Amino acid sequence: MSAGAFQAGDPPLVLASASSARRAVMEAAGLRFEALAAAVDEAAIKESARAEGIPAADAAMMLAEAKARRIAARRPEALVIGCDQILVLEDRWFDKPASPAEARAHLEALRGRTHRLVTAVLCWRGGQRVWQHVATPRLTMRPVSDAFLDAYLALEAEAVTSTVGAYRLEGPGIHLFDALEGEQASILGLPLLPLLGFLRQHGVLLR
Ligand SMILES: Nc1nc2c(ncn2[C@H]2C[C@H](O)[C@@H](COP(=O)(O)OP(=O)(O)OP(=O)(O)O)O2)c(=O)[nH]1
Repeated sequence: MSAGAFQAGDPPLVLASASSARRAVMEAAGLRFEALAAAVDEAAIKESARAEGIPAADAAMMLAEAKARRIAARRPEALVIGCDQILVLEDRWFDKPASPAEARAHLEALRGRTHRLVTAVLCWRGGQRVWQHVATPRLTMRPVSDAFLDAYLALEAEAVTSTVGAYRLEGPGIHLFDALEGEQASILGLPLLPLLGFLRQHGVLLR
């Protein structure tokens, strides 16, 4: 299927993200779009949100909007999609691990427990937010053994630093889990079904 088979020509779609997972979700759905990374200081925004006691869903939406606005300034004619995902385990927020060692620490904290992937997506057009949605998939990780973690981290190597949970569900990460609740695309960082519903309602996609 050529990209854009269901799309009206206007407005152009821009995904304000550097995430290969988000790009892959949009490409697999056959959407025609451009992906542009937004240079936003996510750590600073997250830190101040935490300090002010802002809930993870609101913090993720703030980050998604910051990315979308940054890109919209460069592409004012486009409908810009911004996203952000925060992994929450009880009251801890996890970022993408900076190294395989940090990934191991994350997985040791997550194993045997259920965590949430608080995933915000919004659309920005004509200088304003025109739609938003938060999906919160829940993932129950097996109490994996140390030997399993050794094998998993050896297999995944640096890939574990590219995702918020140190796993790629669509890859070997599936072996980590006992149960999943929620849309797979949301787990990969982009709540696709709600987004497609909005794009149809907004006249971007054929109904
Ligand atoms: N391939 C894959 N990626 C995942 C999975 N779960 C979460 N992720 C990715 C999606 C996002 O790229 C990343 C969440 O971190 P962020 O929301 O900060 O996005 P990221 O910094 O990657 O890109 P962006 O801020 O949108 O430019 O984790 C998964 O199961 N598989």
